[in-house]
Amino acid sequence: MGRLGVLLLNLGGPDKLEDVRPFLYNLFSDPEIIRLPSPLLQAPLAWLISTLRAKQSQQNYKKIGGGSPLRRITEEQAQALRSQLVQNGHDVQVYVGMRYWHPFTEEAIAQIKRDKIEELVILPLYPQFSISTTGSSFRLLDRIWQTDPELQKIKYTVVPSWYENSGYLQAMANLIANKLDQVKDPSTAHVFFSAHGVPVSYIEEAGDPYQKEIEACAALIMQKLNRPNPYKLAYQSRVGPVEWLQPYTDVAIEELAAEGVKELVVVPISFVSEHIETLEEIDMEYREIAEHAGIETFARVPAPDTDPTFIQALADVVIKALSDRPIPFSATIQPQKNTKLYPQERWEWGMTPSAEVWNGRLAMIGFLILLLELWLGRGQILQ
Ligand SMILES: C=CC1=C(C)c2cc3[nH]c(cc4nc(cc5[nH]c(cc1n2)c(C)c5CCC(=O)O)C(CCC(=O)O)=C4C)c(C)c3C=C
Ligand SMILES: [Fe+2]
Repeated sequence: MGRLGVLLLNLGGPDKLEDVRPFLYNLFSDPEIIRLPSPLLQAPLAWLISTLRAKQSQQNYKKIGGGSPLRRITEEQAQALRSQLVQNGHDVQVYVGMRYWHPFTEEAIAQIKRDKIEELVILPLYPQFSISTTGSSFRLLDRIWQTDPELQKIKYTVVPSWYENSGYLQAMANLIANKLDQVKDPSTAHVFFSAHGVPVSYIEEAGDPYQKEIEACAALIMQKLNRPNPYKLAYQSRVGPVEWLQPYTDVAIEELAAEGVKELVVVPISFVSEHIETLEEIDMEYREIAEHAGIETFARVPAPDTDPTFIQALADVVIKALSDRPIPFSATIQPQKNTKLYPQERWEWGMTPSAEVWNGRLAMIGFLILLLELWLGRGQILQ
């Protein structure tokens, strides 16, 4: 075996308040996050949304200490995974590549080249696959790979998703069991999974397997937990005016409260580290909604972070990937393109195809302005 590396992928988060706007700009510049009919509109719209959103987002980051803990925790996970793999007999370097903030994926790749890594396992820190997270990072890496002959010499494999891994399910079940044992009535408390949402169009039009994987993951965790508690799955963090996966977390909490549920044990399942959507959105915003609705216990299960059972699970995923047949970027799910190609032709007067194209473009600009107004007018959770 040649020099071995593991590349951990994550989303990244602003380290300090000044980073919030450029971080949001990077995020909204990604067509996997906002898909526009023309790539030319991507940068101006990203600039506009990041500028409009930055202030509210900064206030949220202020509430959790002035920045995202994601980099620190991901680097701790990388350290812990390296130690675990070394202990299991694998001499390995572990790298962190973030999609929208430091250390960027490109920085990790540069280090991998400097270290002359010959075999690489690419492991996203998202247990379930979504085109907006793992898919986006894979597409970026695919582009980098295609233009770099040096990288093409590396024998690599990707892990598209790993929510079925038994050690991961066990780590989640243990964390939930610990929390359940602390509430007033451990046998009746409701286990409430809160997954990150995505727009419905990702599932229905782009073929994202995310919803299926999330539903299967929640059911598997409950099987491992092996307790009689009822459970519910809902989706948080919706952004903008389009329809996202339902039920929405805030609505589901209110419905359970109206049904007389008094104790909720809330489990974040789309990510494996504490970040703004656990520390601010769940712990502050949803807690307030729950208490207001009459929920008496709102206990949040911690993200796995560097939990030893979880780190061993990650090590097992890496070891399995090394012995399985390599999976290239091209074998993972690509969003199905529903791009409309417009006819391009010389200028003519009248209702020609090109006049229709321009009418369409002007209507699109008007529509985008309307969307932005709607966006600004509606009190969305993340705004
Ligand atoms: C606009 C669309 C977004 C989609 C689709 C989306 C999917 C998605 N995101 C995560 C995990 C994380 N998201 C984080 C931050 C974040 N995400 C969006 C938007 C979308 N996410 C925004 C605007 C932000 C910034 C936060 C804010 O403005 O308040 C983070 C980083 C959090 C941190 O600590 O900084 C993570 C992690 C998943 C898993 C997912 C789809 C499955
Ligand atoms: Fe997100």
